[in-house]
This record gives sequence, C-alpha cells and structure tokens, in this order.
Amino acid sequence: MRLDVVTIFPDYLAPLDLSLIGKARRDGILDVRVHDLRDFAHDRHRSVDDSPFGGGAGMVMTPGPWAAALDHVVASGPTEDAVVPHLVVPGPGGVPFTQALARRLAAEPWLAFACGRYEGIDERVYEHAQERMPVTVVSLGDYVLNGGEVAVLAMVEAVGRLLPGVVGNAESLVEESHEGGLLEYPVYTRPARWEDGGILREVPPVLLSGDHAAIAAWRHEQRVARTAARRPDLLPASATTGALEDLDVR
Ligand SMILES: Nc1cc(-c2cccs2)n[nH]1
Repeated sequence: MRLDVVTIFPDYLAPLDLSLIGKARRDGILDVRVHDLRDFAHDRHRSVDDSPFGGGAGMVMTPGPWAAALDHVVASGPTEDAVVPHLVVPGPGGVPFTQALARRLAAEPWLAFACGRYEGIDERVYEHAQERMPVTVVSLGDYVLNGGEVAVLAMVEAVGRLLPGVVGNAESLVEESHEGGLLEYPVYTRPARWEDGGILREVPPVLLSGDHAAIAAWRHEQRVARTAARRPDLLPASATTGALEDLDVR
C-alpha cells in the first residue's frame, strides 16, 4: 500500500518510522511519503493560511498550496494507469472512523491524508480534490484536535496493522475489540494466583481447564457482557435482554 501524508508538521509523522509500521515500511509492505505543505506555498514566506472571509477567530488554510500539493501527490503516482489515491481528510465533522472503515481502507492500494490545521482548509480545496480523486472526511471522535496529524497517526496504525504481513500473528486480529461488533474479552497470564499486597487475585478457573470449548464459550460471554456494559450501542437491541444480568462486568 502507498500512503501519502501532506502536513505543515512533517516531524509529527516521525512515529511512522517506529515499531510495526516502521517495519512494514522497511519490509516494503507500506510505502509512506510525507510532504511538507509549505514546499508548495508560492510566496517567499511559504505562507499557508490567511484570515477567514466573513470574519471570525483564527486562520484558514489557503487553497493554492493545497491544490499544488495534492496535484503533486496524484502526479507522483504510477504513470502507466490512471490510478489516484483515496484522499482521507481528518476532521471533527467527518464520518466516524471505525474498525469497519479501517478494514475498507486497508483494501485500497493508495491512500492520501491531508492534515488540516488552524480553523480548517478552504472549502474549495475539497472541490478541487473531489474532481480528481475520491475524498472522505473522517472523524476519530466527537472532540477537537489542533490538527490532523495525530488523527493520521491513529488511522495509519489502525489500517496498516490489518495489512498482510504487518502483525506477526494474524489470528490476533480476529478477537480484538470491534472485530465481530464486540469488545475484547479479559486476558490473564502468569501467575495463576497473584498475591496483591494481602489480596489473593486468581485467574478464572475455566482458563486453566484446558477445555477449549468452555474457554471459547466463556470468552464470548465476556465479550457480549462487556459490550453490553460499556458499549450497548454496538449491540443489536435483542442481545441486551436475557441472561446478562448475572455476569460480573465492570
Ligand atoms: N476527530 C477529530 C479530528 C480533528 C481534527 C482534524 C484536523 C484538525 S482538528 N479533531 N477531532
């Protein structure tokens, strides 16, 4: 997968050189290219923002540098066919970023991310982009960040880890939170009996039983109960009635 990121803070994307994503880049699974928006500014001050028409606080990112940067990204793609990236623009007004959307994005050959700052990007940039490539504004959640870079780091990690060869054990992708619409089950490791300052904390016996069917059933029960307790919005209405009351879920 090819990933392009346009930002005024390229150093913010340095974490993409680390850990699993960094290894995926070195292994050639991910081709990540970060572009400094100011390289596409026309004036000697390399300015990328100006005051908003209509008044209001803050500054708006001007259309010129963005159009030049996005056109450069598109032009830098494979020349043999008219492949264009799917442009993802983080913003609090976007569609929710979910595991399902991460899976859909992971199936695409080329993503580009536009990191807005200030009060946002001039709306005509979206018009310019939409004439050249698919554009999706995506929100990480109902809160406001100062810029899109943090959101891009999160989305690149969520998408990149789904690519074949990035996560060592692909099985670990199956029963994690939000796979199958449920939160993950509780996990335990040694010691089986943990002396916690006078309190003995033990591992649920079923996990020590070796009875794989019973363990799978317990884990599913825990996933449903946790989801009902913490994220009932993820459950179909039918699933939250019945025998969940007697399950101990915090
Ligand atoms: N979910 C979300 C995205 C954002 C921003 C993206 C770019 C500037 S602010 N805030 N909250």
